Amino acid sequence: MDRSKKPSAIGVGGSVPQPTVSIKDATIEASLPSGESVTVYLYGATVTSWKANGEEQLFLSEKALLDGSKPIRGGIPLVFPVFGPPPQNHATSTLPQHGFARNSTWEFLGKSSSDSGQGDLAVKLDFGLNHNMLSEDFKEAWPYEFGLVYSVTLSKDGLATSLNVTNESKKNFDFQVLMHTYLRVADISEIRVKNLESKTYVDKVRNASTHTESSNALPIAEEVDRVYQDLNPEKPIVVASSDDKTLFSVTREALTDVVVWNPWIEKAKGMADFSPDDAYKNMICVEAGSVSAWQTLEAGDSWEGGQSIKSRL
Ligand SMILES: O=P(O)(O)OC[C@H]1O[C@@H](O)[C@H](O)[C@@H](O)[C@@H]1O
Repeated sequence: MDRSKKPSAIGVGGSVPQPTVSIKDATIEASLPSGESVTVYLYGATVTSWKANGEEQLFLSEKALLDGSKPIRGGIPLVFPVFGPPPQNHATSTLPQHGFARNSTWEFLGKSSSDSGQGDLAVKLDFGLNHNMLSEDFKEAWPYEFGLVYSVTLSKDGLATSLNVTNESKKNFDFQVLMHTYLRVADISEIRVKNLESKTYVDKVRNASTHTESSNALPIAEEVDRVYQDLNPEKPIVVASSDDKTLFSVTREALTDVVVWNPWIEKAKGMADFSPDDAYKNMICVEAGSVSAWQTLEAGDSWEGGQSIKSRL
């Protein structure tokens, strides 16, 4: 791809305003005439910015490394094919934490726009990654032929991300996947996470012990790192203000787990790329995924899953 080319507009608009998409410095930016915008780095196909209602919706650390030397701290890093530290004696064992998708350089496959006819424009950006594009180390660590297509769709209504995984090798492979979304909040003490009540979760802060959620509106007042399982993807996970206004609503497709993560004071300080130290107050990760078991994909088969985020409903 010629990354030196000047930003270009898409769509044959006539007098009807169209989405614009520009490519600069290995980032793709799209915006809608109504003002919403999204920025995606080819490194990790990481969404680093989503603006809606005139405001940034995602948290990005001030010290996030954007030069491809480390996964980007903030936005929406994509976790594939393993969540967390890989287990021993598994096909993913020698991969880094959270796999290789967030630290590989993807290609931009193109853009398309749609209009519901009600003036609801949307623009979709597609990104691709396959075995041949991986570093030699990653190729060796996960020697399967695969194709990933990651689609980022911006509309006035929200942001949707979806991943299509194809097994292009002659043997089955297992994978986990997660959209590690850092939502921006004004004050962590003022938010609640809803629609988790009665769900089973693994508490990674407490020796991976298993619990049942008792709160119908979970406050975040300490380090939280929980994998909620077996959720109905259509029931939104809602981040609400303490006076119960919806700040974000996340629905999913084929992703039945949700990780809720906030590093809190000490862990935030311990991450070199997390800044400022007290920025843990301005983020909550609500991570839609399929991570509590493995998806087994047979040779030639495809799988697709995704999330749709709406803000300030
Ligand atoms: O520092 P990383 O590799 O980006 O991971 C951040 C966090 O990602 C979350 O998804 C995990 O549940 C946490 O355990 C982890 O600390």
